[in-house]
Amino acid sequence: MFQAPPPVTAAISSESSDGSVERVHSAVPPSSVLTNSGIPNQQRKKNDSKTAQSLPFVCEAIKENDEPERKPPSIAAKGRRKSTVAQELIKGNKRLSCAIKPPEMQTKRGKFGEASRPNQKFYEMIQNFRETLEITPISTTDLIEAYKICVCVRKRPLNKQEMNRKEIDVVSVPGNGALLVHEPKQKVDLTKYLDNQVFHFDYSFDETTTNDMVYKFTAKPLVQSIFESCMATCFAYGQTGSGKTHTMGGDFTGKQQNSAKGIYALAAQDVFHYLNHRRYADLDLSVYVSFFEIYNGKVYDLLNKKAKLRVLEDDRQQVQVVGLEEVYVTTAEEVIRMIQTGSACRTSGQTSANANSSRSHAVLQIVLRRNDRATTLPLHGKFSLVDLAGNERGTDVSSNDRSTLVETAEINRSLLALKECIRSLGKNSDHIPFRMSTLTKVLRDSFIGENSKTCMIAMVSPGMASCEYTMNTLRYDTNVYDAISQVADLEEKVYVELQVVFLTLP
Ligand SMILES: Nc1ncnc2c1ncn2[C@@H]1O[C@H](COP(=O)(O)OP(=O)(O)OP(=O)(O)O)[C@@H](O)[C@H]1O
Repeated sequence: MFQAPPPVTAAISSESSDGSVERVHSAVPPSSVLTNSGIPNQQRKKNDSKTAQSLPFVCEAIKENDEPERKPPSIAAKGRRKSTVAQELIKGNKRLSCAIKPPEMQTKRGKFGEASRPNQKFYEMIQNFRETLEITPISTTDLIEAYKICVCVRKRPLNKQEMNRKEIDVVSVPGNGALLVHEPKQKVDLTKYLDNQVFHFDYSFDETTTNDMVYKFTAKPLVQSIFESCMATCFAYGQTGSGKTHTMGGDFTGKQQNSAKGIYALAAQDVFHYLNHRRYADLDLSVYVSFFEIYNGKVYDLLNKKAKLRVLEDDRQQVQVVGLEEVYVTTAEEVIRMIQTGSACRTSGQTSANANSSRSHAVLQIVLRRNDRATTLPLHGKFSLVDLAGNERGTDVSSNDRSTLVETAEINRSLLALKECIRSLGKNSDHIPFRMSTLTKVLRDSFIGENSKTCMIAMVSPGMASCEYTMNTLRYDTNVYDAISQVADLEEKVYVELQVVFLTLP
């Protein structure tokens, strides 16, 4: 639960100097902050149907120039007098003298001990706000819910380039499924303020969370479900560079990826764990793996030198990817080797101007088939793990290049189709619009029928420069989450009303 934030003032609707109209923020009393943040994520119930809550945090008028106040150089700095303290230190302890600069040589530091940076004021405002937050990070002992559709968010740490640019971190994860974006804004009179928006999901993971932990709460519960004949799907969604491949494919050490540390590999390990479990031994199942990429609506086999494949639908509405390699595997190590082969194939031949991996969706499928005498072994369960194309690619319409525009349209179409399919699944709708894109066509099994389970992990970059994309990612995730929550709320309401009817019956 949050503690009361600093004084909150209404940000008044105003037209800024460039003509754009600022959003109107009503003053949100601190009590509403408490209410919204304290909702247990286990029950997908919200007091307010609005997931993102705007909390304008307005600082006193801060002028355009946010450089910290500079004092005139001291006499010592001008070289007339030297501090004897520094000399004493140098004489007394050579090692210490390397670590402690004399005061006149020390870099001017902000309130929080950091060297001053661009947007120092926003940085300080965010730090001040964070001090008011009560943080309850997710822990291994937290309850893992069995959701039909689970929607969560993961924040990655600032990377080296962002740190070198002294970018400020505008995302806070207080826990309990909540995430805050502190959007830096400026009023027409140049007053700087933060538009603090709160989002709620089933789980929120901060920058210190490991892949193991993310896996435990998201994909792990789905692995067991495929042994119970479910079609499970786990999506990694987000902006390029937000950590989708890190989460799904494994941690990077420099450019080297450790494929054993991603959700793909962790899921494969658990599949073999369950396969050998006495509970499922009688099912007599075999495990198969396929790995493919969807780029511009075309499917390429990552386990067969990127062979181009066709997607066909038979008269029983079964969608087939014709010629897709489905490799029989007996150990998790074999799967990890295939992930490495497929990932290398995915990125081979790329240049920075043609980074297909961020413009394509990668799909790893772990398929359980019942051993049978038939030529095609019957399907028992399937887990599709999808590393989606960078979502900013779907909004970038600035290019004049025809192929980029086609790419953009295709990514847009597939991400929209995916959202619609998950929402329809959440509403138990009879109509699932899976034909809207190749991605949803090949994942048709995941959206049809009672036995579908889905997990969406939205990745966000913490830097201020990514703020707009972060908000887009969170809005998409929220759209999916809200649709499901409304269904959950409705089901609960119907249940309560039925109980009331039964209780009042004579
Ligand atoms: N949670 C994290 N902890 C530490 N480093 C991370 C984390 N998430 C991502 N990174 C690092 O950020 C960089 C970009 O991550 P990654 O390649 O996974 O992004 P992406 O979303 O898959 O991008 P693209 O869409 O271009 O494929 C990598 O160097 C990765 O190691």
